Amino acid sequence: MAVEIETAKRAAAQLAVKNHFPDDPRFVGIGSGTTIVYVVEAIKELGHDLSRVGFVPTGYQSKQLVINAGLVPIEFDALPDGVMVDIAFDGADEVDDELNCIKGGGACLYQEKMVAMRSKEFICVADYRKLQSRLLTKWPTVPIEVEPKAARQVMARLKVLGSKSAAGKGPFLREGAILKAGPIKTDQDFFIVDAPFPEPLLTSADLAGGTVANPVKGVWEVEELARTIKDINGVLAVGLFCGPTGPEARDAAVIGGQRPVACYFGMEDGSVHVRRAPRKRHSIVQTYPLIEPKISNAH
Ligand SMILES: O=C[C@H](O)[C@H](O)[C@H](O)COP(=O)(O)O
Repeated sequence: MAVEIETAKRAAAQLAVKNHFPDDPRFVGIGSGTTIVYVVEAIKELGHDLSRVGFVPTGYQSKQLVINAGLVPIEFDALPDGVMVDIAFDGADEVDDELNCIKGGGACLYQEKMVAMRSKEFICVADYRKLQSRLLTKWPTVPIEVEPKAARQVMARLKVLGSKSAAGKGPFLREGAILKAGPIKTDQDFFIVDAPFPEPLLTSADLAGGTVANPVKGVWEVEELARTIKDINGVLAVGLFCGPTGPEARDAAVIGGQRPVACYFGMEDGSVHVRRAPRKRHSIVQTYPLIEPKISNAH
């Protein structure tokens, strides 16, 4: 019999914490969403003295979670200069074979990326719905955190990058819940633009295998897409966590945040599937250059 989703999330969280929570950490990153709740629960269940550990939240919900658990929160900008977070745990909306992730489904994104990039190790915890071979298989869009005044121009640019679902729907502003008219706001008071693409995103292995990305048609490799979207004026963060992982991520000037070193998926049968990131990814062979649309000045 299939287990409940919540049971699957809890199982993944418990194993991830058991395998990765350091003996004597100074700082631990706590992400956002519904799965991270079980990570905090599992950390408490370890029974360690955590009074000297600073827990770095990735937003409002995450900070409340830390406080309610009786743990000590420390804001990201209060971390001592040059000191890394020992480990960060967070959820994801979809994870591919190389452990590139889509994040931001719950509108937390920018602070999650900052904490992941500042961490020696980033561990992802999720359930079987998130376990895919390529991104944008089941999860429909790439979430992008955008400065509100730039939202229209960002969406226009995304269309040029081929952002369109297979059914023809273009990028859109994420609307608020029932009681909120207009777009939702992030913890930074920014908007979320959701950008669909017509095909699942390619991995570096696809390109090394000879598959050619074709941005003109909206067919992209993950890291290339993350970099291209981040370059749009007004974009604060792209919900693609890609690029280097573990120690390599520390010194790199990374746009992608960092890939997790491992992702724990709670499965339908109650087991936990662990996917580990290949430390070295395939080098990217070829992508089509993006052809800019011609702007005519003719009247
Ligand atoms: O914006 C939200 C975050 O990126 C979450 O970590 C992600 O959406 C996964 O959330 P959940 O654990 O609720 O599926």
